[in-house]
Amino acid sequence: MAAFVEIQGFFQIRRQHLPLAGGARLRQVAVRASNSAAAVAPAPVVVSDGAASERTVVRLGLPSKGRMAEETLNLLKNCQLTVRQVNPRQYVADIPQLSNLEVWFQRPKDIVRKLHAGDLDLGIVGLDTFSEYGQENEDLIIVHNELKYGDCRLSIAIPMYGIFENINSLQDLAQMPHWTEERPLRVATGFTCLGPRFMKEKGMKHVSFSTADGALEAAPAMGISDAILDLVSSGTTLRENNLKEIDGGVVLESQAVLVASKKSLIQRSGVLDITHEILERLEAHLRAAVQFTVTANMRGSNAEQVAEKIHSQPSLAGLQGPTISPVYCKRDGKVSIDYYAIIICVPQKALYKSVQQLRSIGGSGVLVSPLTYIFEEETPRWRNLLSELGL
Ligand SMILES: Nc1ncnc2c1ncn2[C@@H]1O[C@H](COP(=O)(O)OP(=O)(O)OP(=O)(O)O)[C@@H](O)[C@H]1O
Ligand SMILES: O=P(O)(O)OC[C@H]1O[C@H](OP(=O)(O)OP(=O)(O)O)[C@H](O)[C@@H]1O
Ligand SMILES: [Mg+2]
Repeated sequence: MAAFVEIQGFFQIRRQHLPLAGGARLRQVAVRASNSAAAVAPAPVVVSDGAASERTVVRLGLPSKGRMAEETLNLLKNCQLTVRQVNPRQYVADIPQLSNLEVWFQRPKDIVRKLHAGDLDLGIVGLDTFSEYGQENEDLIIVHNELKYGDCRLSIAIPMYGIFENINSLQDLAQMPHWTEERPLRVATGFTCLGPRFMKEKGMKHVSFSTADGALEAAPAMGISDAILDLVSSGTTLRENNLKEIDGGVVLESQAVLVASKKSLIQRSGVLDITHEILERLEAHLRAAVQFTVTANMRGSNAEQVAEKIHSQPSLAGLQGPTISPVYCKRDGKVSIDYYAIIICVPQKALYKSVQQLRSIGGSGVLVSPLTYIFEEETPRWRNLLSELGL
């Protein structure tokens, strides 16, 4: 049991959300890089930490390592918010497009803790981490709930062999006669808040949790636990360790989310504006990333007639409707309009169906290009955020 710490009375587990709060601290803060060549490599200096409310710069926490680190930087880059990091071991960086913003690289769970402590204002983490370390926390708020990467699920898994061979659902597991008060079902997990809560909700009796960081899939084979509760994506790690998921055993579906401290949004100058800009850029990029722009030529006697043909096809409606422009052809020295160029946006998934529908109504010369951004008049998430903040 060397790597595991038994948690007593699991329904009483309460995580310390505030390991950093309070007390004067000394902290390393790097001087922010300016555009001048001399300042390219900021020298770390030690400064004393002032009270959180005195801070005027806005802070965004990003995963410092692991699965989400690279994709988070890629997402921001795709939103024209490239993070400028002087070297990979330096934990502070900036985004030249956003003045008055510091980026701090932290472990995902520490991002959530530091949001609560007021040391960060915004952060990007997996929903699993946010839920585990921040769910009971009324100050924390999800600003964007689907950043479309880091997809995984928090799921219960049991061995494929032995007494579990014919156990395929949470109900089967609960009904096994093996679990008693003296000998409960032992579950190894890093999610000691979500796990017990889930089991309680499902009415599972006689369960105990032990905690471990990483390589949890080894625990059943080592005899340390009967089951595990861990993140699953492709399922390869489970399979390679002779484990299986069970029906009804998914605790949470997760992906990357943008989160914030409500207190910061409301009280700290500049946080709301920066959040609005980041949110708008994220939404514009994520909306565009699943669409194509399609242009085609269509024969027709006037624009309205062409529009009607397009609207008759279910996959060609576009975002608001087609843009239709006359194509001026010169034939025998005379200019005439026999064709119209149409522009529509189509979901990437529906591209081929859309091309077929365009052809069926006389479309030709179909050109397809990627879309970079779609800015709507106002993002629904922004409106929701303001209303949740009571603004
Ligand atoms: N197999 C996976 N596929 C997709 N996303 C995953 C997978 N495993 C984890 N994630 C997502 O990536 C996040 C970070 O996971 P990662 O393993 O990099 O860090 P961690 O194990 O939480 O951190 P630490 O090692 O500091 O404890 C998770 O919170 C989850 O949202
Ligand atoms: O279903 P799969 O695609 O096989 O992914 C699942 C694995 O990914 C995560 O671990 P990770 O690789 O991040 O290592 P860690 O345990 O060190 O965090 C998770 O803890 C699983 O072990
Ligand atoms: Mg991991």
